[in-house]
Amino acid sequence: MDSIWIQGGKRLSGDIQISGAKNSALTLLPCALLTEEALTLGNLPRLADVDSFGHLLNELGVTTKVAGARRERVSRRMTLTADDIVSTVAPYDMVRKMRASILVLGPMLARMGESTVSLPGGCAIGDRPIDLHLKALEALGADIELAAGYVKASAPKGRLEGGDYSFPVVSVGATENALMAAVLASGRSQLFNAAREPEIIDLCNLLVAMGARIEGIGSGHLIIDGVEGLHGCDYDVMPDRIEAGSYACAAGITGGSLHLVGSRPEEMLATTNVLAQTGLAIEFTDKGVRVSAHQPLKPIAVSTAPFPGFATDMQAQLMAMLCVAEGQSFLEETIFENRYMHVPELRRMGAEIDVHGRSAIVHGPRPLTGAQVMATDLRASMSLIIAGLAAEGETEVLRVYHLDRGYERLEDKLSAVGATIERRGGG
Ligand SMILES: CC(=O)N[C@H]1[C@@H](OP(=O)(O)OP(=O)(O)OC[C@H]2O[C@@H](n3ccc(=O)[nH]c3=O)[C@H](O)[C@@H]2O)O[C@H](CO)[C@@H](O)[C@@H]1O
Ligand SMILES: C=C(OP(=O)(O)O)C(=O)O
Repeated sequence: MDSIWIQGGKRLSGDIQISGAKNSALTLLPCALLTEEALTLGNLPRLADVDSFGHLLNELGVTTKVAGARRERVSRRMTLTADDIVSTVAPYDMVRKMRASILVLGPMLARMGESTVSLPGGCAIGDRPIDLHLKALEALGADIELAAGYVKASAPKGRLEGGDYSFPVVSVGATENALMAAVLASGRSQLFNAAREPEIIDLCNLLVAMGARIEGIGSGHLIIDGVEGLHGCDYDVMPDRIEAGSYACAAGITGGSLHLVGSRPEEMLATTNVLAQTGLAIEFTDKGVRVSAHQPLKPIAVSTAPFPGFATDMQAQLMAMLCVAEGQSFLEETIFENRYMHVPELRRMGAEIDVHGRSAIVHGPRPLTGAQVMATDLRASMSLIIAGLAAEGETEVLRVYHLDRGYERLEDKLSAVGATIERRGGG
């Protein structure tokens, strides 16, 4: 298994091209199920999760054609055609590898009148139930049965009717499933307390481009008037605000300056506002966002929250950066119950961090030293990369497959801005 090796202590400087967003790609891909016509998605990041989603869709009968050489590890265009859906079952073997597989449930139910998807189960960062996905689909008229580890959803008259649902807590995935189901229902649906993440806006924009009728885009109240059918289109995945935020933390911890080319300032505000409080200089340019460290970092207090709050997907990377800030920082994780898996590994690199339930105190500044480390999830792994970039000596991050789920060409991008980093086989 590969590992990532870093010789720390290099100041990062230069441009980093931000890739298409993983979390957007994973909800745009299942939209192919909503139409017989071809859907072409551009700026798709070259990531393990995108490949896995493609394989899942292939299993259901969707053909996928990738433009350009398959070997190239860069963003690509994929044309997906679901003119002959051969199966409505997403098997356990695929769903367990990638939780986002649950996002085929809504669109397949809407198009085919039935859909059977393995229950995803928990994962490293928490229980992650799907009860809200199911309740929202029931509100649109679906019958739901749970048996043998699978959820079987069906539309009694072959087509969903539409309906209203108010989410008791904000859920990105449940909002996405409900949206993709409601667009083909026979009537009007309203979603209250819907997620407002930029990835939801990206999904709405694609659905509208396919012929859907959605009002309230960007708000927590979405009104969807179902249509008879959707058509294909050509659409580009939005830039990855979490990838951009992760590299911003890499600039901060190394005292460097990075221009995050292609990132969109308006989607980055939750992150850039927090980074500005640490003393980082933030500049919105015509190409993206430039983040520069001109002074020692200041400690801060931050809670994660649904958009427009500070994203849980940025918490681990921010924590790594705060290990070198001049004083005590306070973090609170409000979204997932077990999202501090990076803490024991950061401690092994010299960090001093106390965790009390959902709160963490980061005692800075502490000199970080290189070590062999591993993490059990994507963002935890990235926090170790960020710590390794500032640590004295060598860091080896094991279980690189977590990083490959969410960071396209990580080592190429970081070495191009001055890091000494490489991927090694057999780690
Ligand atoms: C592929 C993708 O886009 N993943 C993102 C998505 O995950 P995901 O869509 O799984 O996360 P949710 O927004 O649904 O989860 C938010 C909270 O709601 C809870 N919940 C969710 C659904 C449900 O049916 N019942 C329930 O209780 C979850 O356990 C969690 O505590 O949003 C998360 C929160 O921004 C991000 O960390 C993930 O990177
Ligand atoms: C938790 C994440 O992703 P997923 O929902 O795909 O596990 C993430 O991107 O940080």
